[in-house]
Amino acid sequence: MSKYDLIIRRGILVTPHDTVQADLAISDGHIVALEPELSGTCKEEIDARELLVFPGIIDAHVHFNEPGRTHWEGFQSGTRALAAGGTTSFFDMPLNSSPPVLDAKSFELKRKAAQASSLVDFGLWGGLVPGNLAKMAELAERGVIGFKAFMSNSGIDDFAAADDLTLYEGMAQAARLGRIVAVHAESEQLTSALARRAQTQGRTGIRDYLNSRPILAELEAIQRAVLFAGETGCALHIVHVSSGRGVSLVAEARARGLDVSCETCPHYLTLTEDDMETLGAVAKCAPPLRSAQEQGALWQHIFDGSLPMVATDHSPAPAEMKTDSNFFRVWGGISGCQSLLQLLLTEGYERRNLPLTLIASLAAGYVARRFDLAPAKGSLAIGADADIVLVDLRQRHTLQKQALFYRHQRSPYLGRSLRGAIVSTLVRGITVFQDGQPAANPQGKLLKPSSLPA
Ligand SMILES: NC(=O)NC(NC(N)=O)C(=O)[O-]
Ligand SMILES: [Zn+2]
Ligand SMILES: [Zn+2]
Repeated sequence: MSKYDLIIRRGILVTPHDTVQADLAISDGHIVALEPELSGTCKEEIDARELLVFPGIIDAHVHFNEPGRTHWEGFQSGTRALAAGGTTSFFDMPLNSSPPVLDAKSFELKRKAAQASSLVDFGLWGGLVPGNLAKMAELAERGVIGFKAFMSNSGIDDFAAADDLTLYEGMAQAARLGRIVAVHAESEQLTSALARRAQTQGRTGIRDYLNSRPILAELEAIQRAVLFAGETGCALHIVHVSSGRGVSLVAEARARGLDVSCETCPHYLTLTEDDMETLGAVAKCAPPLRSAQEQGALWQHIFDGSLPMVATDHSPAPAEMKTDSNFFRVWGGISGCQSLLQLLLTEGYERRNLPLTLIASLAAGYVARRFDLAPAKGSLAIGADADIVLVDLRQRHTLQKQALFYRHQRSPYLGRSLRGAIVSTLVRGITVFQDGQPAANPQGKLLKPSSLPA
């Protein structure tokens, strides 16, 4: 008879294909059995009757800002928030930390900081900026998820936007290294000219900011990035797409055979430009929030499969950077990494009948496949890492400030009624969050994509 470390009994398992009541056994940090009624013995058992057993969420886009700007967030506070929300892996963006991750040395600094304080597993994005092309190989060697470039101003002086030549040559190099390029796709020309004109004319309110970043700026940049990716044979990922037409451009490119994908964020799916006007700085982001109609188009793309992924773009900053009479000068970035799964359960499953299996794909399964971490990550399957979140769908609560584990307890979702309680979160079989509190010491591991150079 088999002997397991842990059996999770009678939960409703959210597998890639369906939801099914079964037992799940874990040994040595891996899922080793999935059966209606497991007969083996175990050191520990969890009764998960009436609970959902989800694959651990993978958040492909956060800014934890450590080292150097830990007072903005940091791996300890950031990963506590993730674990509280059911997220078991994240990919940290190369910018807002100081130094930004642009070479082997800065990669190692960040890897060490993350390893020391992270409750959950992590991947690291490297940066693609003017002047660091020669460093891309050493970053790939160390295991970056891919290379992140900004097509518009990043808001951070030490992370310059990639001009066309940098993007073109960087994509060619990324293709040689077998790594994906992710872009923040907004036209620098359009956004900076519109922002300058508005501010020169003294138009510095929230509406003025919104008008300075039209959907056209996103579409133009996506189109250019897609064109460059096609020319260079580079795999491309468009981060935080805010518009239905943006998603369509990516879907059309994929239909033509290009290796292109995109993500959107919970805020584009749950907040609108009207909310930005009432909430103010806490809801400022780039691209900005859009109309309710645009939000509807994003949901439609989620249902039809052309929008396969959701990531939070958690990008916090201290309070003083979130207050300015000139809205253009307010830090752009929304704090949301603790609420990803619950927002999808509330606005997706509950409100729109989004299947639980699709939620598991959007925020775990697809992410792991796209960034070459499957089959170890992303799904409840035999042999996979035992990254699991237990959710009680019978519960709901109003999001309160005190419940946030962020360094700065701010969120545009405060006061929202969220469906589902995160009962516990397991990373490789270890319970890292339980009863509303972190339940383990930091033990996060660096995740490296498995793909080899082409
Ligand atoms: N420097 C940032 O963190 N920027 C982020 N800020 C947003 N989206 O408002 C981003 O992902 O572009
Ligand atoms: Zn961005
Ligand atoms: Zn970002």
